[in-house]
Amino acid sequence: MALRTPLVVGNWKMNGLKASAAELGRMIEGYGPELRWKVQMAVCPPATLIQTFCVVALGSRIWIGAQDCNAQQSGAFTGDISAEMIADCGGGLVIVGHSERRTIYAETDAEARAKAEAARRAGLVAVLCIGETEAERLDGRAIAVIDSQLSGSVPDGATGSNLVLAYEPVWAIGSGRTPTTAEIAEVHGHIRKWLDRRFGKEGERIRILYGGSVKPANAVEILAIDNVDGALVGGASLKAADFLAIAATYA
Ligand SMILES: O=C[C@H](O)COP(=O)(O)O
Repeated sequence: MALRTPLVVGNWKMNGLKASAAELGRMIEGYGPELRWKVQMAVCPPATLIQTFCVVALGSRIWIGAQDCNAQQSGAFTGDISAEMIADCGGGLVIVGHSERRTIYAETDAEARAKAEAARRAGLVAVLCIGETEAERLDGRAIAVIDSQLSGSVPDGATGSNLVLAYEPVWAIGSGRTPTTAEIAEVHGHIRKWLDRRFGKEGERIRILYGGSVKPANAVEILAIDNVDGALVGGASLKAADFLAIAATYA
């Protein structure tokens, strides 16, 4: 058995209504045995659809998750949901530290770390996002930024069963632009070494996904890069045909 099963996660962001369950249904239909054994697929719809999607996906082996959580278990946090609530709906994972949360809501590394710890407390897998801005890359600071985000947001005691990292260069998200294969290989190789140093043998089990304008047209090239263990997909995860085509890279 491979050390790290490839994982393709769809982040629907603030898109989708109840009728979108039909799109999930098409994903389930297309996630046949030839794909199931080779790649794990997951969909993170908006919070309003988590419960519905969990029911639709029951028995399908597609994981359903959330896009964020509060680090606390419960309390006076209007508008928020906790990791325990996601687990209670049947969710299996939660994205934390996404750059849109970091930028729009000024979330810090410490908050992303607390959310990853909350995910573990609730028995969820945290998909922890890190990545540099365009200005940071142009300044030659991409690796330094990644290092600082890793040190600030990866929790102690992370394992291959409770943490997945997602490298998402901020400038590649929703822009149609991607780093070169050499640039992706450099960052993923760097993260892999960092995990090895921090967690030893267990670090080898932690998957590192690439995210940022992954589409069926570039998935083969990106997913073949060393230390890329799957993808975190935004726009192209909204349509079953595109999302399945990306996952089918592993078939
Ligand atoms: O979480 C997903 C990422 O932000 C990537 O989004 P994108 O595939 O639309 O560029």
